[in-house]
Amino acid sequence: MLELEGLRKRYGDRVALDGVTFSVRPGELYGFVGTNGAGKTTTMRITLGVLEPDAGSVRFGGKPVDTATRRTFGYMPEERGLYPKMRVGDQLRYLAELHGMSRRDADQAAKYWMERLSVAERAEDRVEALSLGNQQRVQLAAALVHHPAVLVLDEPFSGLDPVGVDNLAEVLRERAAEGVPVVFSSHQLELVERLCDSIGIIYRGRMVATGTVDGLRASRAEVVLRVGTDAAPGWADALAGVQSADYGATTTLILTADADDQVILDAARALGPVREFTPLRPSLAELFREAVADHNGEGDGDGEGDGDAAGGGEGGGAGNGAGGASDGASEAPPAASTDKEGVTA
Ligand SMILES: Nc1ncnc2c1ncn2[C@@H]1O[C@H](COP(=O)(O)OP(=O)(O)OP(=O)(O)O)[C@@H](O)[C@H]1O
Repeated sequence: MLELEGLRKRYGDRVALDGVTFSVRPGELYGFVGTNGAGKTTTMRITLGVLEPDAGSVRFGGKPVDTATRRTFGYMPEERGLYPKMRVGDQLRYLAELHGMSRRDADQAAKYWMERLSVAERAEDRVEALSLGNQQRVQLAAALVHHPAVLVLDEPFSGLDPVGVDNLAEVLRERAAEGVPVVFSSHQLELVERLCDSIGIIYRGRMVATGTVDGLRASRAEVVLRVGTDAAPGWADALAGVQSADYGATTTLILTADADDQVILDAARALGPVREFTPLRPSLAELFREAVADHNGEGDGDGEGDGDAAGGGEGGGAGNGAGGASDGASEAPPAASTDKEGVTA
């Protein structure tokens, strides 16, 4: 398990992290979302030891993370750190060797990941000659090539075409199915909702929600219900648990979380046929907006990063909830050898 506890970080006067705590279990795909400037990159840099926290700790397997442990992590930094003049294949082999793999294993792993991420035909090209999307694929290969025990990816999906997005989603599911804790940041909330087992929402350096999407839905103070009935407007006004009602072509009811929807169904049926009776499940985008709105005005108010979170995802309707582990059909990548001393990257 990867555990982040009480992380605090200031840049001068600016509080970037104000007690960030969350954990990612083995095999869990954790989506880390937040407004611009909320603290995602800072959190990830601290996790990888690129940045020192002012307070708090990062543990893996119950122990504080040290340099040797971090060498087993796979990290895709936001600033993308490839050598532009180096050829793709050489670069991946080199990075794998830096992480302690033998030359043979490094070569095998580089080939495997170039194939998997569809850049094999660019193996002999210099990184700078690749399109941005293909550079991104190479950067992902670089994070994956040493068979990491933990994956921390800063916006890994940004800049990928839809095929690349599907490809990467499958890879992340596979890594998680192998027992790797995977955490990635993204502004693509529909994708996060589809892919992730758990989600953390950060706002102004604080975690404002964390859990499964269904858990976040269940913790809401209200439930929205759509009822298709020809009953006269006002039919639901006096029912227990109805906070408000909108009588259009169908009736939309806002209920308290503890309202008994069967009582409402009985009341509607007593007035005539019920064509539709649908609890509306808020999308992650809606949950996100609510969580941020609930905490707006808190914190030190540095004025950055309000309300510009990801778009995407219309609410209502049937969300498909958290994704599960993949069926993991593809063959496993080569593992890092443990018999060779490596050099810290
Ligand atoms: N090197 C730095 N010096 C000063 N302030 C910084 C530095 N890096 C980050 N910050 C500030 O810290 C806060 C958190 O930034 P961070 O990059 O972690 O956010 P983020 O959630 O990754 O944002 P985005 O979604 O825009 O990438 C912001 O207010 C940012 O301006």
